[in-house]
Amino acid sequence: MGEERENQSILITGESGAGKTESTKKVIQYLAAIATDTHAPTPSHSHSQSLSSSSFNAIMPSSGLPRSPSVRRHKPHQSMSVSHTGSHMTSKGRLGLLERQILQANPILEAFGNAQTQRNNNSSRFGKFIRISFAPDGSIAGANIDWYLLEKSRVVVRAEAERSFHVFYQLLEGGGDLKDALLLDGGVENYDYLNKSRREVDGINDREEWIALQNAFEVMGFSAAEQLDLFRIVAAVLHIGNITIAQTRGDDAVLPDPSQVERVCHILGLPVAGFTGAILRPQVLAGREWVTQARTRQQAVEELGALAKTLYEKSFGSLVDRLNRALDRPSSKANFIGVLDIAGFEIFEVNAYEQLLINFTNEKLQQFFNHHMFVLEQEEYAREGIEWDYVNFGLDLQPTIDLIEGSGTTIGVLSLLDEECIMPKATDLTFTNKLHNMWHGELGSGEAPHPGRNKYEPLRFHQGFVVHHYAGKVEYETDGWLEKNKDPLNDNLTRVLASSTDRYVASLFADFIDTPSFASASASSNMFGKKRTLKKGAFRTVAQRHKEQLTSLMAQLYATQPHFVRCIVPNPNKKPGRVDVPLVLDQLRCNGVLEGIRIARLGYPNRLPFVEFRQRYEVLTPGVIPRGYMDGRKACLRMVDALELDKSLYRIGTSKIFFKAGVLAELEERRDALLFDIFSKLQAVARKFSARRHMKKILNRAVAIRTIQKNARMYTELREWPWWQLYTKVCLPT
Ligand SMILES: Nc1ncnc2c1ncn2[C@@H]1O[C@H](COP(=O)(O)OP(=O)(O)OP(=O)(O)O)[C@@H](O)[C@H]1O
Repeated sequence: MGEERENQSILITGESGAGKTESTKKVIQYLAAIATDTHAPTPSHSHSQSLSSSSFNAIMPSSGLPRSPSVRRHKPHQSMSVSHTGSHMTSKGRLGLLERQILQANPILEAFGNAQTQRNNNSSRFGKFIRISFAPDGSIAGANIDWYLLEKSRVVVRAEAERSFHVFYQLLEGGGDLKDALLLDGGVENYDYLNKSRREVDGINDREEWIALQNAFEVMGFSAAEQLDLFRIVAAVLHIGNITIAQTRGDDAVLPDPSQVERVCHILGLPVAGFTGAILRPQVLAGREWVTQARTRQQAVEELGALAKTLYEKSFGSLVDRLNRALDRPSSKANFIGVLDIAGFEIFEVNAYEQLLINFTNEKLQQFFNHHMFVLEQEEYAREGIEWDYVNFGLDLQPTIDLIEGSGTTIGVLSLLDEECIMPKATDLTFTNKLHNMWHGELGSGEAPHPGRNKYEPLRFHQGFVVHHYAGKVEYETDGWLEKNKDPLNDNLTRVLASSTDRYVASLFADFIDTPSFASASASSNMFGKKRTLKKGAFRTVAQRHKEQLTSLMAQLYATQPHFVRCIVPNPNKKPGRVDVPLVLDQLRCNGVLEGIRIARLGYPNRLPFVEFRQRYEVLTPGVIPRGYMDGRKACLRMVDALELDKSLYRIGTSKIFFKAGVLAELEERRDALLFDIFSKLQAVARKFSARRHMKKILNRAVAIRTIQKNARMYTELREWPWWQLYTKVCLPT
């Protein structure tokens, strides 16, 4: 970026637990450490280097992204130092405030967005794209975080061996007086949303994590009131989980313990009657009449679950907005480096709507990868004037993307789902059948088949369909898709929340404030009944929101110079030093690396600018290039002739020389062998020299010893000679 003044992106993908988040942290830590800091007043920073290639080589940062101390203690490979005030040291000294804030945004994001799962004790349950902007002088000029697909359902349920988001446990362990203010009593065991699954994780100390979180808030400049707002939502979610709902004989939901609801209302600033009414007896529109509809126990429980999830997600969104405000600086921004940490391809036994969205995202990212690796690659051949027949590698993923997203007149899975969400009486089954008809049914006469049809199959024994993704066939079961896509919250409830006396809670639901006083007749259409009268942005489906976010992400990525990091999980047991070969191979196949290698072998994957080629390999062709100036291309031609390389193994462009896979490796080996030879000769001469010197020393010593011995002998003989004795007595001083 420093050299070419071009925005860069680093796409880090891989399965859960493969190391994406750790790699992201290393990247950010590195950038924070090497960037020139113009913000910090400390003198050590005035000597920091600017972002140039030399500085990349010159500095190895010794600081690390903050992770909670408890986790850190178990990870000797992390070499960071964090003081209790949250400051960070690099090899150059103290980091500037902005750099520290960029690093400290992480523990906050991890507390609210990470959780322990079976595959990873600190699994990110959301995707993120972190952009770090740089000023023209190479200093960090700000940062921004975009987030994707928070797994909010985890707040309510999860697998028995997993935990909810870390912050719940941290608050209950370390909250102290704050817990009293939030009416929290006791520990994890007292809260229904937490006590049905795992409570503790080896190697994670929630109390220490809480302290790290507090430090991070301090560095980020969160006021006590802002922190209270965030924890209020966390506590409210726990209280919502504890609301008991019973049912009358007539199947109507009732609240046997009003104090539970009062607690929630107190914390969220809501009127108890309004809240209770919205949960138990919301007003719905039946024809033209507004009627009060009693809810069953099950419906009320689901409503509370939906409320907890929405509250948490909205609060997470507002937290990221707040972090972004802290990381934004009005300084001039020249370029950015973006780091994308997003869940990789998922193929489970039962794949649901969430998997479709994740896999769709990955399909798009893979398309981007293919475009970069194969399309742009061939364009470079053309630019360099290399003879090359353009090959269509058959890696166009557009048909699958169209199948899922839809394009132009094509209706994809997601667009059909959106349509079904506004259809009265639509169900998951009607949606699935329409999908089968559209992508697997008979074609009209003269209708050209969409290439995406080859990527689609109905599911045989369940309600669902199969998509042939680039990484493999995935079976999706469509149960509950309509509800998941609508992500509904009854508008009686949203109105109550939007008019909360608490400013923070009201702001989270501000989009709903204009909602007119209506509710639709059925739960399934309650969001769409009067769509036009609603404020924009309030009622977009999950698919719409995700598509918009993804489009914006892809636009940003296409405008950057991308770099790909593929993280591979070595074994499924979180054990060090073990490699499960089939598992690794499977991942390499899924992420397109194997295909990439196959294709790279067909083309000319290695290239070097003429100057570099000459500099590195001239040693193999001594005397071939005459002294003085010679055109780079000509010099390369002479060198490859002298190296006796087969013509099919290389191509010479206008500024670079291209090689088939393996050729450069062989040249490198030849160079190594030659250098080995040269160096062993050099070593031999050096050894001969030092051995001779050593020998000479030994010989000299032998001569010296003999001389000493001779003198000693002479002395002992002389000592007894009377004339000598007389001489010493007369001539030597006493
Ligand atoms: N380079 C590494 N060397 C050793 N261990 C690592 C490395 N990278 C990650 N790990 C270990 O793997 C764990 C999981 O890593 P990480 O959280 O980065 O995975 P992830 O791919 O982001 O997973 P998820 O998608 O679940 O968030 C880490 O907590 C750490 O213990």
